[in-house]
Amino acid sequence: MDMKATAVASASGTIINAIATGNGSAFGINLKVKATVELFDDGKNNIEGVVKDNPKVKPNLIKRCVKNVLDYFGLNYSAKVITETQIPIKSGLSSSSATSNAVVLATFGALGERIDDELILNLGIKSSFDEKLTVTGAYDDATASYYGGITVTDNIKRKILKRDKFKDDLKVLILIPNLKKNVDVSRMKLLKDYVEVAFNECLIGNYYRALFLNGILYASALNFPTSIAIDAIENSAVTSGLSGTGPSYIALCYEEDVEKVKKALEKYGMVIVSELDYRGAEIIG
Ligand SMILES: Nc1ncnc2c1ncn2[C@@H]1O[C@H](COP(=O)(O)OP(=O)(O)O)[C@@H](O)[C@H]1O
Ligand SMILES: O=C(O)C1=C[C@@H](OP(=O)(O)O)[C@@H](O)[C@H](O)C1
Repeated sequence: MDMKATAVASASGTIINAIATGNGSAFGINLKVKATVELFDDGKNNIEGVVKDNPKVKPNLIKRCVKNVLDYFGLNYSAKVITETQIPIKSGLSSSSATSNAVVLATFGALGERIDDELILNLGIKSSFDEKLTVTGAYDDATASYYGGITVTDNIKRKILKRDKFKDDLKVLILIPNLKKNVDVSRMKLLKDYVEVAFNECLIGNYYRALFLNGILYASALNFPTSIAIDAIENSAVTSGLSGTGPSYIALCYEEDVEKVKKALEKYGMVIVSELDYRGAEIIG
C-alpha cells in the first residue's frame, strides 16, 4: 500500500504581531503552499526534501517536519517531501507556518493517521522552533493558516481566544516592496504597551483599526515606511498595514477599489491581488 499524500495550507496576513506581547491575530489569505510526502518502510530514516520553484530555499524545515512526525510515532521510515508555493517567502506572510502545516498534514495523510488538529499544529510549530524560524511559535499565523478566517491567540499558552470572519467580502492586496527584512526583537518588544491597545481593539472585533495601528507601530520600530499604509487608505482601502515582521504590507479593500489601491501601492514594489481564505489546510490527494 503506497504511503503518499498531498496537502495544502494557506498564507496568513497579520492583524496583530505577537512578538511584543505574546498575543497575536492573523487571517487566512488564499495563497497556498502544497506539500507531497511519500514514505518508505525501509528502516533507513533517510529523508529527502525538494523545494520546487525556489532553488535558493533550503529543505531544512520540510525535512524537519517529516522527521518530527515520524519520531512522534516512533517510525524509522525514509521519506521524500516536495513543496511548491504561491506564498512569497521571508516576507511576513508566514510562509514558514503554512509550510509546516502542509508538510505535517501531508505526513499524517501518508501514514493514514487520524487528523488531530492540535497535534498537527504543535508538531508544525515545534519544527519551526527547531529551525529557529519563530519567536513566539506564531500560533496566530499557524492557526489562521490551518483553519482559515481570523484567529486571535495567546501564543505563549497556545490558546485560540477567538475565531471570526471579516464582516465584509474583501480583496487582499499584498505589496512586496524592495525592502530588506529586519527582525529586531528588542525594538519590537518596546512596543508592548501600545500593541496592547491595538490588541484590545482586535479582541472586540475592530479588526481594521487593529491591523492599521499594529502596522504603524511595527513599521516604526522596524524602520519601514508608515506612509505606505496611509497611501492605501487614502485610495479607499478599508485598512492596511505591515504584515508580520515585514517587509510585506497588506491592504484590504472592496472589489471595486482594487485597481485604485493597486495603483497606489505599485510605486513601492510588486503587488499581488488575492482574497480572504476560509478553507485553511486540507489533504487534497
Ligand atoms: N515552500 C517552501 N518549501 C520549503 N521551505 C519553505 C517554503 N516556504 C517557506 N519555507 C521555509 O520558511 C522560511 C521562511 O520563513 P520565515 O523566515 O518565518 O519568513 P515568513 O514566515 O515571513 O515567510 C524559509 O527560509 C524556509 O526555511
Ligand atoms: O515568529 C513569531 O513569533 C511571529 C512572527 C510574525 O510573523 P512573520 O514570521 O510572518 O513575520 C508575527 O506576525 C507573528 O504574530 C509572530
